Amino acid sequence: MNRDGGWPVERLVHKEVSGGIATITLDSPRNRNALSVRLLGDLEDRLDWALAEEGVRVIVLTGTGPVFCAGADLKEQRAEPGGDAHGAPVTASFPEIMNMIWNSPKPVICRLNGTARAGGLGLVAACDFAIAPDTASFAFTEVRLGVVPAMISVTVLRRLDPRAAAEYLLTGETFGAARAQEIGLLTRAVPAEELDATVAHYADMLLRGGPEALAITKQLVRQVPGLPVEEGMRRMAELSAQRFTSAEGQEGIAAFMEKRPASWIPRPGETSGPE
Ligand SMILES: CC(C)(COP(=O)([O-])OP(=O)([O-])OC[C@H]1O[C@@H](n2cnc3c(N)ncnc32)[C@H](O)[C@@H]1OP(=O)([O-])[O-])[C@@H](O)C(=O)NCCC(=O)NCCSC(=O)C[C@@](C)(O)CC(=O)[O-]
Repeated sequence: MNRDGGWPVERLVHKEVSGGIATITLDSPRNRNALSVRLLGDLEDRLDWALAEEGVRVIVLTGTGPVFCAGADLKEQRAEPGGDAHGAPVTASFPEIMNMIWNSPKPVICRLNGTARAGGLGLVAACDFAIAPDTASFAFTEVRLGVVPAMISVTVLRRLDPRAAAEYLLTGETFGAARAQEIGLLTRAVPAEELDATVAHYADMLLRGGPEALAITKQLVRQVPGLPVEEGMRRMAELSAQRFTSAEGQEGIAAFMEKRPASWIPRPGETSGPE
């Protein structure tokens, strides 16, 4: 029993931290990690934790079961037989979750445990890296359900090649992992047995970068292409000068000159088991 006298509600999203890497795991395989109100609530809570925790430097988002995420929970979105559909539960917290991942100053790696559909692909596109087994399949199924890929378009259209975006968002056709990599949805499609090593390789490379430098570079990747060239050059020269004189920049340069690993602050945090 919990403090309120009720039975504890089992979490649908778990967290674990090891060596500066927080792993957040969607764990509702029964409905293929569909974006139910409960799962979204737990996911927001776990992201809040990972973003606030000083020792967490990299976030890995993954799932259990054969599917990473099947998109909006269609059982929740369906009206009672004969009743009217009142509101759409998925629209309450999903936008904020996508914002949290997109704007996270800590890099986020999506480790797809398998296939993804619709809203699940919005999460994939929000993450900075997406690594999937080469057996996974993908589809933007919304139009086939008579709904639209509205919220997810905000992240997906920033990743996908425009021709491919029109093709797959309009047709709802299923495509494989190699094609997903080709069109910009995935960073890498790898044999399943190489999935964990590939994720660990990216996480390790990210831990070598200065935390502030990574957070700023993440913004540059998104914002600089939208700047006019002259204004971009001026603003970036100012930013570059600030970074050379920052404590983090000076530590990185000193480490190079002294032939030693850089000592970044915050340092990777304590390890704690699954929760
Ligand atoms: C994912 C595969 C390929 C796995 O395929 P599979 O592994 O063969 O699994 P399955 O199809 O046998 O499903 C297993 C169980 O998961 C349930 N399930 C499965 N998906 C959902 C779901 N979304 N919501 C609720 N329940 C779901 C499904 O109903 C079933 O429950 P059971 O019959 O055993 O009780 C298949 O299950 C599938 O195609 N699912 C539907 C995917 C889909 O079309 N999702 C669209 C969601 S709409 C959306 O996301 C809108 C949004 C957010 O993008 C809008 C916006 O951006 O604005």
